Amino acid sequence: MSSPPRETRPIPPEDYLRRVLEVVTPLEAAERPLLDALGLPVAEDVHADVPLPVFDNSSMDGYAVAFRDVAEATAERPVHLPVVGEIAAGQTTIHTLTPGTAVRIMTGAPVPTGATAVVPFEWTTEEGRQVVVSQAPEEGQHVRRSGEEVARGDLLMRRGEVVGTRQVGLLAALGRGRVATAPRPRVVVMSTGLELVEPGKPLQGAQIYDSNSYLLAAAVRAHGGIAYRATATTDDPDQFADALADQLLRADMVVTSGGVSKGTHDVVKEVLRELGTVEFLEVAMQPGKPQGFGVVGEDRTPIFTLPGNPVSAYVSFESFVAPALRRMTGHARVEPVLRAGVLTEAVRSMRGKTQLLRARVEHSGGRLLLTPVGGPGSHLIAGLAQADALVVLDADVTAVSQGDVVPALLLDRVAGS
Ligand SMILES: Nc1nc2c(c(=O)[nH]1)N[C@H]1C(S)=C(S)[C@@H](COP(=O)(O)OP(=O)(O)OC[C@H]3O[C@@H](n4cnc5c(N)ncnc54)[C@H](O)[C@@H]3O)O[C@H]1N2
Ligand code: MOO
Repeated sequence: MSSPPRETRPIPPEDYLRRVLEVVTPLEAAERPLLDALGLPVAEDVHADVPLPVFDNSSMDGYAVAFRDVAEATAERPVHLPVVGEIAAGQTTIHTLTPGTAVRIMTGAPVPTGATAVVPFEWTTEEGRQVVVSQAPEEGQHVRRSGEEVARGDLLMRRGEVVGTRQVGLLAALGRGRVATAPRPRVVVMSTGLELVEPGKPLQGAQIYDSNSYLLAAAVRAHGGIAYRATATTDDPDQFADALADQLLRADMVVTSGGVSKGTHDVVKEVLRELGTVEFLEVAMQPGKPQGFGVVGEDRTPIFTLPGNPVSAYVSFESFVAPALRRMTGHARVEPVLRAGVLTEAVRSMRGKTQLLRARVEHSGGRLLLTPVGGPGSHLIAGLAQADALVVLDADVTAVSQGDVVPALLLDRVAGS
C-alpha cells in the first residue's frame, strides 16, 4: 500500500490551477515558417512592414482617367478619350497619366499618377483607339489608395494573440513569411493500468480499451501541442519508472492517467511520490478529484497525473493541462474563458465541490442554451462525446433552475463536426 496522502483537505480548483501556473514556464520562442505558427500565439507585437494596399491600385477592370475629364459623361453626351496603353496587375509600364487620355487598367494593377478614377469596362465602349465613356464615376472611385487599410508601422497583432487562419492571411499579405512563436509543446500522454488494451486488438477477460491516451492526445493536438502516446500496462514500479524515464527524452510535458486514487495498484503515485517533486492531492471538483502535479527528470519537466476515469481525465485536462499548455506557448490569457448560457433543465449539485456538467450547446436568439447530457458519472464517455460545453457550478451551488444563467466552458470542435 502507498503511504498516506500529504494533504487531505480538497483544495478549490482555482487554487490548484494557480499552483500549476506558478510552476509552468513559457517555452523559448523562435521564428518559424508562417504556416507552422497556425494555432500558436505570436511571441512579439506584429507591426506592418508595408502599407496595405501596398500601392494605389484599381479595384475594377476598366480605364484609368483624370476624373475631371469624365465628370460630365452621360449616355446622351459620352466623353471620348484616346487610349494610350494598358497596365495589368504586376506591371509598372505606365507611371503617369496625361490629362485628356485614358489607360486600360486591370484589377490590382498600379494606378498611374494623375489618374483619379477608374471607369469600369461596363460603362464604356471602344471605338478604334478611343474609349467612349457613357457614365461618370465619382472622384476616386475604384481606386484603392495605398495605406488605406493598414499604414506602415500599424500594430496588427499583440504578443500572445493566436495566429488563426485569417491571421495567416494577414501576415502573408504583409510579407511575413516567418513569425516568432513558441514551439508546439511535445506532450507525452501515458495511460497506466493492467486492464488496458490498444484499440484494434481483441479484448480478453476484464480488459478494456485504452481510450484515455487517445482522448488526451487528441486534446493536446486541439490545444496546439504535439502528442506522443504511450501505454504502461504494468503494476511494477521499476517498469513504470523506466518507461517514464524513456518518455522524458521527448517531452516538454507529461500527462499520465490512472493510478492516482486510493487503490493498491496505484503505481503512478507510488513511483512519483518517491521522487518528492510531485504532489498528490484532492481538488474539490467532480469529476476530477484525485490529482497529482509536479516536475520530473533533470529538466524538471512538468507532469500531470490525471485520474483514470475517462471523463475525469478529460475534464482535468481542460481545467488544468490546457491552461498550462497556454502558459507554455505564451497565450495572452491562460485561464479557461467561461461564457454565460441558459440551462434548459433544472439540475442539482453537490455542496462543497465544483461540479462540471457535460452539456450540449445550442445557439438561439443570440443566447447560448445549455442542455445537460450523459449524467454525472465519471465513466460516461458516450455522454462526453455528445457534449460541447462544461457547465461550471460553484461549490456552494446545490440546485439550479431551468432558465437560470450559468457559466460554461465551450469545448473545442473540429470544423464540421
Ligand atoms: N476508495 C476510493 N476509491 C476511489 C476514489 C476515492 O476517493 N476513494 N476516488 C474515485 C475517483 S473520484 C476517481 S476519478 C478514480 C480515479 O482512479 P485512478 O486515477 O486511480 O484510476 P484507475 O483506478 O486506474 O482507473 C479508474 C477507472 O478508469 C478506467 N481507466 C483507467 N485508465 C483508462 C484508460 N487509459 N482508458 C480507459 N479507461 C481507463 C479504469 O479501468 C477504471 O475503471 O478513483 C475512484 N476510486
Ligand atoms: O472525481 Mo472522480 O474524478 O469523480 O470521477
